[in-house]
Amino acid sequence: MIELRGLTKRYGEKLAVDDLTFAVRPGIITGFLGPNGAGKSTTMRMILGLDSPTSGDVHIDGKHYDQLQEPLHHIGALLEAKGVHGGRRARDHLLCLAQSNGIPPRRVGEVLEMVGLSAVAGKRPKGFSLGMGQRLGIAAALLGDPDILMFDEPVNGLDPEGIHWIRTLMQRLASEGRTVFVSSHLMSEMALTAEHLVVIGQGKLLADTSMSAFIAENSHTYVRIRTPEPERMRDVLTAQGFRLSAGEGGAIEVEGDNAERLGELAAAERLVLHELSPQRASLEEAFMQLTAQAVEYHAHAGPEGAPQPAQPPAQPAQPAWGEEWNQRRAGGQGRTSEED
Ligand SMILES: Nc1ncnc2c1ncn2[C@@H]1O[C@H](COP(=O)(O)OP(=O)(O)OP(=O)(O)O)[C@@H](O)[C@H]1O
Repeated sequence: MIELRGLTKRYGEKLAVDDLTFAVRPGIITGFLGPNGAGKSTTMRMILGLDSPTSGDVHIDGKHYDQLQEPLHHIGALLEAKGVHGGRRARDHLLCLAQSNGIPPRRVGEVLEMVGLSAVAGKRPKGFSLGMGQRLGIAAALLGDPDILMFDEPVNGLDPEGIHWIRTLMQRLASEGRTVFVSSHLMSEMALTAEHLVVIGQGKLLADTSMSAFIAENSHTYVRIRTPEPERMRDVLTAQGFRLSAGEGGAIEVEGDNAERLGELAAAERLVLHELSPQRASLEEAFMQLTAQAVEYHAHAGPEGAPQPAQPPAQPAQPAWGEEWNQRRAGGQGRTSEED
């Protein structure tokens, strides 16, 4: 188990990690999500004692990293795939790590086998592809047979076969009862992998929830209606108890997936329809909505096209999970240009 309490990191003026409190539990994959620059890597570095917190605390199995005897037996991490001595043969790199952590040399052969690098054990990693580098980094993380594994953006730059391999490996590790904590800036990747989600934006905790709760709250369905008589349509729907909001370009968005019933109602009222289309907001969209105000740099549609610093959130208070997104829907606000 990893436990963070009020973990904070400031680099000069920059508050990279802002008062994070959450726990990462064993037996499941926990996704650590946030846009670029949200503070994921900084948090992971503090968990491993590679950066010291400005304030707050982090415990691994109840201890600080530097209090762990033989830490590789407790926690293994993949931070940077290319953080390997490129000139040392893969096997020798792992042997060195094993030796300095009291791990028997035979374990090196086992982990090379587990990650599928036995055939290139005698080769130097400087000639490795990105995927092979990731595998070697994972072999190092697995050396001490730790109960906790932490992977920072492990699928970045990998081909579909590599992505599938890492996903399967993480699922196996979690099913063995280990704690698996994996960062990503892609909701779509996490949706396929993680059972629990921790979301941060600009260093702040935005959500700590199960994936099933996230899906239940954010897989939002609605029916979009366009009609030349929107006011009459709204009156008819409101009288029938439907929940409405205003969509783009004068469309009406009706909560739920009752397209057939809506079509019948329109016909009964002799209302002309130009559109009647069921919609489902994707998890990726929900994630983007949640983190929109916490993205460090937005692509800017201005004439310069240069990235602009994001505006501070209008309401600095931490939003409840999915609240902002639901409020926008309920309040009928369209997307702002800042989010685009
Ligand atoms: N050593 C440092 N000195 C100054 N600022 C830093 C340092 N390390 C990180 N930062 C800043 O802290 C913020 C968080 O960075 P971090 O790398 O932790 O984010 P991240 O969520 O891992 O992003 P990414 O998905 O792009 O890897 C960023 O604004 C970054 O520029």
